[in-house]
Amino acid sequence: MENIKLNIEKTLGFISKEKLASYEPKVKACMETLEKGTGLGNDFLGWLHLPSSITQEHLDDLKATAQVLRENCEVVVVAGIGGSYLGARAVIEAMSDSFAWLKEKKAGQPVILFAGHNIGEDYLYELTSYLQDKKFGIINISKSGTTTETALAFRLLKEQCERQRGKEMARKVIVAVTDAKKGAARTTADKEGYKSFIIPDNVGGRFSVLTPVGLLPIAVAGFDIEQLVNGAREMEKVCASENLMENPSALYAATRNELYQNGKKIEILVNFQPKLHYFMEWWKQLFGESEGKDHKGIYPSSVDFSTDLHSMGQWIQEGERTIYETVVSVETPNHELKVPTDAENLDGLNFLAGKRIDEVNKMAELGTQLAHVDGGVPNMRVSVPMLNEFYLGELIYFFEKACGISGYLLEVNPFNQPGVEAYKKNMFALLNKPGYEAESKAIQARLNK
Ligand SMILES: O=P(O)(O)OC[C@H]1O[C@H](O)[C@H](O)[C@@H](O)[C@@H]1O
Repeated sequence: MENIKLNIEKTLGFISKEKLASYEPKVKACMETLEKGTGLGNDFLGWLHLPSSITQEHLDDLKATAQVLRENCEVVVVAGIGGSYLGARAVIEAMSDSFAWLKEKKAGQPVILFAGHNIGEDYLYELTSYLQDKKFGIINISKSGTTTETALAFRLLKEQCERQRGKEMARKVIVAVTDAKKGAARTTADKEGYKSFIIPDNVGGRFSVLTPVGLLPIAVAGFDIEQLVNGAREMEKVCASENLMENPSALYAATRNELYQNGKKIEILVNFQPKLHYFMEWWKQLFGESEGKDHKGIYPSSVDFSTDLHSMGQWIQEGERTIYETVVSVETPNHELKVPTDAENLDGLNFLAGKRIDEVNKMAELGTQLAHVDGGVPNMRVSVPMLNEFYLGELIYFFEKACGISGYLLEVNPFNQPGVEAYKKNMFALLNKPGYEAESKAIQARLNK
């Protein structure tokens, strides 16, 4: 089976191949630091060999739990935010029929909804209203067990689930994925007797999609977590190579860092497959939260093409030349649809008649690549043979390994996120949270100056 492939040819007009080759010893050192656990953030390296360490027993436990939810729920709400949400949604959206949610509900195939990823009163009102006549379950996901957004949503949903389905059934269809020992989610799970899964201490949120954080919701959605893990295992092997040109993660990490050193401060991750939108969102957290430190780091952004060529295309073609693009390209669609002939041909498209729609998409991709490179935008391309669980697993590990190497090349700690605490402290102070009396007084004085 072929693997995903990285092509950096369209960056070599902007950076030199020799300079890139000179990264090899540095990248090798970064990989050794990861392997030996001697670098910054070395408490959070559990993701590095997670794929190869996942046991069949663990997968069977996840699938059995998923089956309980599938058999007893019309809807399963996944409560989580950041790393406790994005990986599951990325894979589920990539694998789902774009209109599944409109199609006839099938027994044993619950609708998957998300909550706890915002503080939207209307969102939560509309969700709880929708659930009023539904047999629903909850997967409550939080590594810390204390994240406000998730806890707020879970407080609403737990009460509604117990009220609508009774305590006993609620106990059966609420599953917690959280810390082994600490946090409110763990306390509640143990007190209520929920089935629970542990998020390993040494796996940070944005690297946790291959723990039960992602695997349980993906299994409940009906997708093949064994194949997802197999893809990640394959890429774990491929990305162990010390040969820069044979290790796609290392080459991607080196190329993006050399581009950054040459003034390309913003990476735009691009898809031409709309199902990958949330995969882009997962990638943004992975790299943004890992590298945006010490006033350094490539800013991760994303676009859905060709859609956003009609909104962001102008900026990318002619704006400030501080950007580069990384295109994730799915080689073959899962379905076939051809352009029909039209007798009147008023739209002038009969020249496309009989061609696959994806042939048009691929020419849009190639035309865009040529135009943007001509316009001064370096371009990398990650080709994915097809959209399935195996290749999504490869993509996940490819980017995770690259992120670890890239963060060390940038000389930051890729595995902490101290910056996310500032807004929380202010929010708690403004809400007069108990224990924040001094902060509340100070922030009010500041606001009333
Ligand atoms: O899983 P949790 O502890 O609820 O954290 C959820 C998210 O919120 C935190 O503030 C961090 O930004 C993320 O790295 C994390 O994934």
